[in-house]
Amino acid sequence: MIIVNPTSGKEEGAGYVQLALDILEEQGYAVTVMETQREGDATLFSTAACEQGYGMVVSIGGDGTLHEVINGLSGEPDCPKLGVIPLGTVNDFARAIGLSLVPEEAIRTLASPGTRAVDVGRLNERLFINVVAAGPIAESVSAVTSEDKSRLGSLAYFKEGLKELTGNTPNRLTITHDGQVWEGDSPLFIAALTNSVGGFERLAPGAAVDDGLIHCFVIKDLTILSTLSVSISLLLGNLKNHKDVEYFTARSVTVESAAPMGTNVDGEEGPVLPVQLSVLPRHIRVVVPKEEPG
Ligand SMILES: Nc1ncnc2c1ncn2[C@@H]1O[C@H](COP(=O)(O)OP(=O)(O)OP(=O)(O)O)[C@@H](O)[C@H]1O
Repeated sequence: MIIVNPTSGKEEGAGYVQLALDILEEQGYAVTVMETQREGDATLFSTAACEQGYGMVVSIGGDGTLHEVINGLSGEPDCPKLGVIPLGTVNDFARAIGLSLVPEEAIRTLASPGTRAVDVGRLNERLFINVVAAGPIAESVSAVTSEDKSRLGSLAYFKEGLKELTGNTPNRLTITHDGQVWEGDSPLFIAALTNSVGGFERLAPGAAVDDGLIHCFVIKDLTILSTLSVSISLLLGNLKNHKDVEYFTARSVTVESAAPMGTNVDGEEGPVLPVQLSVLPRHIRVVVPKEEPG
C-alpha cells in the first residue's frame, strides 16, 4: 500500500506515485494507492494494511505523515515492512536512518531486500518515530503554517522559534527518568530517538535508531547569549556537554510541568503535559538500501 500526503513539503507527493508504483510492480507487488485527505487518514490506511496482510506500506510525505503511518502498524511479526519516501520539509527520520533525500533514489530503495528494525517511542497512548519536545518553543513550532513550510522550508521553524525566544519565561519541569528525578526551570525539553531533530543531524550524535534508548536534553537557559552558544554546540554535535544542558538516556520518562505546557511530537502539535514516554525496541522493519541483520 502506498500512502501519499499530497500536501507534504513542496506538495510534490502525488507526482512521485507513478514511479513508486512502477518499482513495486516490478517486484511483483499488487499495489493500492491511498491519498490522505485530512489528519488521521494515514493511520486509518496503515491500520487497514496491517489487518489485511499487506507486505509493505510506503509513506510518501514528511515526518508528520510517517508519524501517522507508524501509529497504524502493530509491530507484530506479520506487520508490513515500511518504505519511506521523504517529501516533507525536514525529513528527520530519513536523515537518521541514512535514506536518500533525493525522492527518485529513495523510491528505488523500495526494491531492496534489506530491512532494518527500528525503535518506536510510545507517548501516552500513541507512538512516535523521532522526537517529543516540550515547552513554549515546542508549542510555537506546532504553530508553523503549512504555507510557511512550503515557502520557507526549515526556516519556517526558526521564524516561529525566534519569535518565542524574545518572550522566554521560566518553566518548572519535573522529569522522572528510569526512577531518577530532575527538577528545575527549563524552557525546552527534547526527547529524541534518533540523531536528527529539526534537520540538525548532530543533535544527538550518539543516538542510533535501534539502541532502545530515549536521548533526553533539558535546556536550562535560553536567554539570547546562551542561545547563541547552545546553537554552536548543536552545530558542532556536542550539545549534551554544554553547561546549560542536562543530558541523559532512559527507557522510560515522565515529564510534568507546574504550568500548562504543550508538546510537539514528530513536528506536529502533541498533548499537553504531563506525558509518559517509553521505547518499543526494534518495533518496525524499515526498507533500507543494503541488507542488514534484523
Ligand atoms: N490532504 C491533506 N490536507 C491537509 N493536511 C493533510 C492532508 N493529508 C494529511 N495531512 C496532514 O498534514 C500533516 C503534515 O504532513 P507532513 O509532516 O507529511 O508534511 P510537512 O509538514 O510538510 O513535512 P515535515 O513534517 O517534514 O515538516 C500531517 O500530520 C497530516 O495530518
